[in-house]
Amino acid sequence: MTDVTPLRSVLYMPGSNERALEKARSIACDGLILDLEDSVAPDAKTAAREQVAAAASSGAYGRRTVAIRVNSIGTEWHDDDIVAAAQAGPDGVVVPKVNSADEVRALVASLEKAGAPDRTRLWAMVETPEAIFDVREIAAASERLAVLVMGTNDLVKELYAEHVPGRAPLLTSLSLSLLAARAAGVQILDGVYNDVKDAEGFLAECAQGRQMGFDGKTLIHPGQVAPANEQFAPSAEAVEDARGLIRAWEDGQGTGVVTYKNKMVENLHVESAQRTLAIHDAVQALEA
Ligand SMILES: CC(C)(COP(=O)(O)OP(=O)(O)OC[C@H]1O[C@@H](n2cnc3c(N)ncnc32)[C@H](O)[C@@H]1OP(=O)(O)O)[C@@H](O)C(=O)NCCC(=O)NCCSC(=O)C[C@H](O)C(=O)O
Ligand SMILES: [Mg+2]
Repeated sequence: MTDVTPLRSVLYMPGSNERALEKARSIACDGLILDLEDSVAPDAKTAAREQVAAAASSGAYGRRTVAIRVNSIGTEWHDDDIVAAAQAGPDGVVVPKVNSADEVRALVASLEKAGAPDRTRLWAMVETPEAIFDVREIAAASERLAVLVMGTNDLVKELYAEHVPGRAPLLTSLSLSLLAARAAGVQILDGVYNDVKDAEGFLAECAQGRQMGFDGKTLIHPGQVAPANEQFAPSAEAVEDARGLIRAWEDGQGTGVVTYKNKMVENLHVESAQRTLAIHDAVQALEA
């Protein structure tokens, strides 16, 4: 079964913003991405790198999964970012614009050379046409790769597409990436929703991501955390149904066809119900 570490809500914050790094200690998100890439201006990159490395290794974020997003391969900041991130030892190092399995293997080698502890996993961003064509190989390229992260802003830009409700222009890329993540047994996070004031649109996009199978959503504002947590956790009804379905299956063993609420139950439905309960238990443990 895919890892059930809850990553319902994973909040980006600019690595140069001291106030945001401080505030994140009290935000109820499952994960944080301390950003050194797009949200940090070139002349603030070096100071942000030091600030982010100190924050990630401080232990100040408690139960939250902490990741550092470095600048992409080939930029002037990438190599120093990788060394600083590896030495800070966060849960994840997020690398933007990963385009191939060879890049994944080279990134893993760089992290290991820089002394990254075993707990520090690679999170690869899928946000270019090249990555979409190679996403199956990317997802399976290394045991150290634990999460795919959709970069939907970059994808829209690269495709010359538009941000529209329902995300029709992105559905092929989202679906192929999901298939790759599931085939490789890694987690996958949906992209960000840019309009921080549009609660209705955000909820609709969370629901779409959850229905497609994403483990959670990347976020840009604290106001998006609570709705994402709710949308990506099994509802009370789903938990009750999972328990009922498993009971019906156990009670019906040896009787031939089993049904629950008038619907056929087979072993595969039991496995899905067990997964729902495993996610529910993990969320409960996190929130305890
Ligand atoms: C989008 C924002 C610029 C909005 O900022 P602001 O107008 O300051 O918001 P508020 O006034 O409503 O903020 C209220 C308080 O919350 C704190 N805050 C805001 N955002 C964050 C955050 N992300 N993390 C932690 N804390 C946050 C403010 O400091 C306020 O606190 P207080 O002073 O106590 O009232 C802003 O939200 C923002 O910068 N968001 C993150 C942007 C970012 O990281 N972008 C890069 C990642 S997204 C990306 O790159 C996608 C991908 O690569 C792709 O291709 O799609
Ligand atoms: Mg991007």
